[in-house]
Amino acid sequence: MSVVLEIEGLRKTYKSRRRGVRHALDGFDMRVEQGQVHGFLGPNGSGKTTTLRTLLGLIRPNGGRMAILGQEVPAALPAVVGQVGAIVESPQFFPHFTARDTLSLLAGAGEVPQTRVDEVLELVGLRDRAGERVKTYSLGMKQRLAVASALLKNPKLLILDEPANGLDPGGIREMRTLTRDLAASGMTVLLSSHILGEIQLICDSVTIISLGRRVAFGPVDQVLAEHSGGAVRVRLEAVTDLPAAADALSRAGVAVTAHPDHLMLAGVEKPAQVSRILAGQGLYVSELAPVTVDLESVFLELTSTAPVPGQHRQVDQSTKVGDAGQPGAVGGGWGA
Ligand SMILES: Nc1ncnc2c1ncn2[C@@H]1O[C@H](COP(=O)(O)OP(=O)(O)OP(=O)(O)O)[C@@H](O)[C@H]1O
Repeated sequence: MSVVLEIEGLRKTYKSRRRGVRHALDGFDMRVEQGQVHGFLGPNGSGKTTTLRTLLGLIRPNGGRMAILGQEVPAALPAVVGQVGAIVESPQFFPHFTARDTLSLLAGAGEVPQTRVDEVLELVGLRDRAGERVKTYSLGMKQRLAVASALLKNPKLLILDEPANGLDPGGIREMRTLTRDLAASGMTVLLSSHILGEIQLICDSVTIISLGRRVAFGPVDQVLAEHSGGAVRVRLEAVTDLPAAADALSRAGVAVTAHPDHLMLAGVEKPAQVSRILAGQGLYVSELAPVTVDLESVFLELTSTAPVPGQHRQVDQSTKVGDAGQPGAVGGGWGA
């Protein structure tokens, strides 16, 4: 499978007199393969927008390398930009224009044949409303128009920053179907979103960024499996045998948490070993199930952004350097 996007050791530092030095990207890596829907996840202030803007040549990095479709950027950006469609910040459209006029204008400016306008309207499901003014559109319709504008060039790589922002569940589902259809047609989609359930449903692979560094990457199933911690749920034929089972497993070095009708084990590499230990004590297992984690728990664990009762987490405290007041602060976060 060919690599469409490659980022290695990317660094970006912002300096300001008031806020000091801020390492927005601190040796960030990313790799996206062709035809994949790749999720780009990170808490507020972790460096997602900086990465995307740097990739598109809107910001100059301080170090590292990037390649799109095998060509080094920003040097080769003029050569590859025609193959990249991106919605990085909510695009503004003329409210009095219709969707068709809007796309026609953009097609003209981008030297795209006008026949492509109806093709993209069809693709994003706006064909029947294309003659209406944009100011009468719902948020979901405006998002579709934004995607349509990014599709005009028939890009090989489509970058969507928070495409589901503000959409209702129906709109989110439609955006999901559209994204999957585009990937099925061979397009590679890089998708940043805070809706983790959505990313888990839609993406083949993910990169998780925290404090300007990659903290996890790979196929979604693999990332989930790697962070499940070998958790296993065990039920026995007789509930009354649970204390004896907990005892036997603890003696064998397994971490056990007892529940009224089952045991939870952690760090189990080979579940078959559990049944062997128990059978050796005359205890018979009725269920031995690996427990899968979801992307949200993996994200919260890796980015240290799980809410802590009684604490208001501040955004990206630890990305500041040279701030004597907060030398060891950790974690990006949710607070303002
Ligand atoms: N122009 C700028 N000047 C100074 N600091 C900046 C600038 N742009 C971004 N930053 C800082 O760089 C860090 C990364 O910001 P960035 O916008 O890339 O994060 P993000 O992951 O996109 O966040 P969000 O999910 O909230 O959009 C933050 O600490 C932010 O305050």
